[in-house]
Amino acid sequence: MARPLIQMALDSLDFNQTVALADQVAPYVDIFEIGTPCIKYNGINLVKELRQRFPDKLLLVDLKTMDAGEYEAGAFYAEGADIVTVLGVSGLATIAGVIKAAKKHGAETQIDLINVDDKAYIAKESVKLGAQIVGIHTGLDAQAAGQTPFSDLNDIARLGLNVRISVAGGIKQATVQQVVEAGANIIVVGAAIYGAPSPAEAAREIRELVDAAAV
Ligand SMILES: O=C(CO)[C@H](O)[C@H](O)COP(=O)(O)O
Repeated sequence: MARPLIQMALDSLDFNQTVALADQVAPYVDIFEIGTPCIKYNGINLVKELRQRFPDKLLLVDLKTMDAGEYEAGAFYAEGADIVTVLGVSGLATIAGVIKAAKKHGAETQIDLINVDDKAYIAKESVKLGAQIVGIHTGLDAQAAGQTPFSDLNDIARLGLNVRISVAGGIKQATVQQVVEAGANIIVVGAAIYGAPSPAEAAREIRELVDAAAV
């Protein structure tokens, strides 16, 4: 099995705290995600800062774009984002716009299936449009209501689409093996790392668990 990537969700609003957390966990993760609240609060300057500090990491900007796909995403690809997210609920025209912007910059697009009713349909259409990643995502509010991403992950993985699958939504040490075995290619972790007494130690544990599960 190809080694799944670990994506660190940087969900703080504070610019300096975000950079400091990225520094701590950098040895153990593959992708830095600038989370949606974080990018809204800090804007493009944080993309520039992380791009400059971490030239060898993949940088995902979690725009969760809902409209004006090409226009909105283009600016972030231009500053070095490797991946930008667009909402599956936005519709195929917006998804196509973000994919067009990504292609212009040799980058990738992730379709976030959060709150999509027919996830299989949007995933299939997104692949036809050229998306490289679909995201199974139980958001923070849905997590608080007791939901998890596991059943949706199994359903989308079973389709066998030619696309990488990202999974997000409360993933922690106890559930890493399950999502790797279900077929996730990108494991997104936020609170289980940034909420730990030692984020670096938590990230190291998750790295070990992901690598062990992928053997
Ligand atoms: O995109 C997000 C919320 O919309 C989060 O970044 C994502 O859910 C990962 O964080 P956690 O592991 O804490 O769920």
